[in-house]
Amino acid sequence: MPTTLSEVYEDHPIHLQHIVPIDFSSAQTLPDSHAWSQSDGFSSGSSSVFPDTPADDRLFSIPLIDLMNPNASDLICQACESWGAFQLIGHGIPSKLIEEVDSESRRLFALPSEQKLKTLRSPGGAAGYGIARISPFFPKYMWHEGFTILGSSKDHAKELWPHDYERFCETMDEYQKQMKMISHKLIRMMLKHLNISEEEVKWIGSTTESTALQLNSYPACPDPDRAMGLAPHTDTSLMTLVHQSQISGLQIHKEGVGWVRVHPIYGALAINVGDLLHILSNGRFPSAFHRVTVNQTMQRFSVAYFYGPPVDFTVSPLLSKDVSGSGEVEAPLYRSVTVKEYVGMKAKYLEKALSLLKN
Ligand SMILES: O=C(O)CCC(=O)C(=O)O
Ligand SMILES: [Fe+2]
Repeated sequence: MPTTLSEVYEDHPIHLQHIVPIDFSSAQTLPDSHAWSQSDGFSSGSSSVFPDTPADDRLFSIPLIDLMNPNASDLICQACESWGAFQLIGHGIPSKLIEEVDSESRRLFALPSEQKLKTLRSPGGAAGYGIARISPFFPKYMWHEGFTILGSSKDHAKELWPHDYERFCETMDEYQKQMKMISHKLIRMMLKHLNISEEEVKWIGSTTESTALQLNSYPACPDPDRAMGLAPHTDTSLMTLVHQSQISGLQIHKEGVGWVRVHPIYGALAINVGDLLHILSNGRFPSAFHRVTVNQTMQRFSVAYFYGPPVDFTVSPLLSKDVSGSGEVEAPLYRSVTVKEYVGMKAKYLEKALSLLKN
């Protein structure tokens, strides 16, 4: 029985032919394998002729919340209800650490392709260098390369820099520690808002929480209007904390509005609700559907921290306990599912997984 996230992924291997990123540095034109068209469910940049270009930034943007604001908790929960996402500042993470993570990530992706391929994720592996896990569900490849860290990055970092790996490992370890602390703060605020007692989610702060750190690189692209950085998806986790370099690309889909850009703000974290929190909140928090576009001149980097419960935790809608006193009890929208079962469903059905759990 798998007890860790990496063992769960071993049970759901990605098909071998899908797992090697191209050498972006030598691509002068967009290969057909990476050229998306409208029939692939795609539209990207501002010059796109397709109807779903991003909404006017002056009218719509995801909430920006300062964690030092005394009303932060209410604002965060409102944002989760209306957007499934928000940007967070005042979180206390030293900007030096954020800069170091950014610079170590750049150092990694700047390595020659054959060096990065030494840490290529195996088909059943979850950690290492590779393409997006969602790739097999789409007809075209994405203009993206990633590096996934589960816990320690030491083994892979030693392959990349045999004599100079410590700096990378220490930076990623410290960053994961900080991300976990913020995740705890946020999840506690959210559970309180949802009237869920900590008794029901005893794993918070335990060593068995499932977390992953994903470094993303989106190289400059010769034909950005026909390329896709990351295809539209929701994250499986409870929530994701993304730090993006100062180049836009991330967009979130809002019901009734369409795609909305998440503007990079220096030091801010873009936080989005994942599927498991959507289930836990009985649908009150939408799981943010998001995508990443690319541009012609600048490579974009982001670091995503996925935070979730232990893999054998059973997630079920934790319903408000008759707060109004009216005797009416909310009906659960989803059936219960263990984290590992859901990771497996997502690996098999992607976005359809959530609807398969509907009561
Ligand atoms: O690059 C980004 O801004 C978002 C990355 C993302 O959505 C992911 O890694 O799941
Ligand atoms: Fe994502």
